[in-house]
Amino acid sequence: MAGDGRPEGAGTRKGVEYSIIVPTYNERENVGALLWILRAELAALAVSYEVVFVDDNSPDGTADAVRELQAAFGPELVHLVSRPGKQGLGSAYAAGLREANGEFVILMDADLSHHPKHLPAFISSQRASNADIVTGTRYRLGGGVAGWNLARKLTSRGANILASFLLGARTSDLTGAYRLYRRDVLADLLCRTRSRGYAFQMEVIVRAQYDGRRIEEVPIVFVDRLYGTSKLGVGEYVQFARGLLGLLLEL
Ligand SMILES: Nc1nc2c(ncn2[C@@H]2O[C@H](COP(=O)(O)OP(=O)(O)O[C@H]3O[C@H](CO)[C@@H](O)[C@H](O)[C@@H]3O)[C@@H](O)[C@H]2O)c(=O)[nH]1
Ligand SMILES: [Mg+2]
Repeated sequence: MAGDGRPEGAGTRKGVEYSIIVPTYNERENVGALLWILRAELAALAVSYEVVFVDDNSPDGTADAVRELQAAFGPELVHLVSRPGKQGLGSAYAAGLREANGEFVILMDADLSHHPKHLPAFISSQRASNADIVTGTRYRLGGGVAGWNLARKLTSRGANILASFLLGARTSDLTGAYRLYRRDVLADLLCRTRSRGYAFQMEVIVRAQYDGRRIEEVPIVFVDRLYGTSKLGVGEYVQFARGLLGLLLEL
């Protein structure tokens, strides 16, 4: 594997600034709307970009919906990485990175909880600061969460407070997944990250801080999905606890 996450000898498409990697599992109703809104938001910025969907053989036929988008908008804009079964978020990002051509990589959810309207802020923050990572935060002024019940709000806030305290993290939203990375920085972090599921977000940002990477934050409002259901299950809580313990012992 090359140092930037591409397989050795793989071709590159020159001139792509941003690869937007979107993991999908049962997101058939969401992928089309996401792509339309993304295109509208990015048109005004005049940046070059591509969208890489990483689908884990979703039973609802998400991959077919992405193929239709590919046929409509072209394979240079819409990429599909199709995996045989559900393998978790962390490895989905790694698979997306191998397909990505951009100098920067943006990770976002498919269900519009990560609204593309925030993308200009991510891009301008990176340009202004030359940051290695720009991470969306729900827990700074201007950020927030809409549509979650109290239990989910408390779990998310509690997990963040606990992990920040134990790990000495400076980032205000450790579990948020809406982020922009310099491509080689994400490739390097992915090589060393052990968590496969949702705990991935915390592990990556804490490792980046310990590496001395420059991290900026932009406030985002996370709006719960309209279509489909969250894939967050009990197993993810166990993995989060395991990931936290592993980092505590190691760092
Ligand atoms: N390919 C693939 N995609 C997956 C998998 N699990 C989830 N996804 C995709 O990952 C995205 C996030 O999944 P959701 O199920 O919508 O997550 P959530 O409960 O809304 O949680 C979000 O917020 C958390 C912070 O509170 C984040 O930690 C989490 O990563 C996510 O952004 C969606 O696009 C979903 O289809 C998987 O195993 N494989
Ligand atoms: Mg979601």
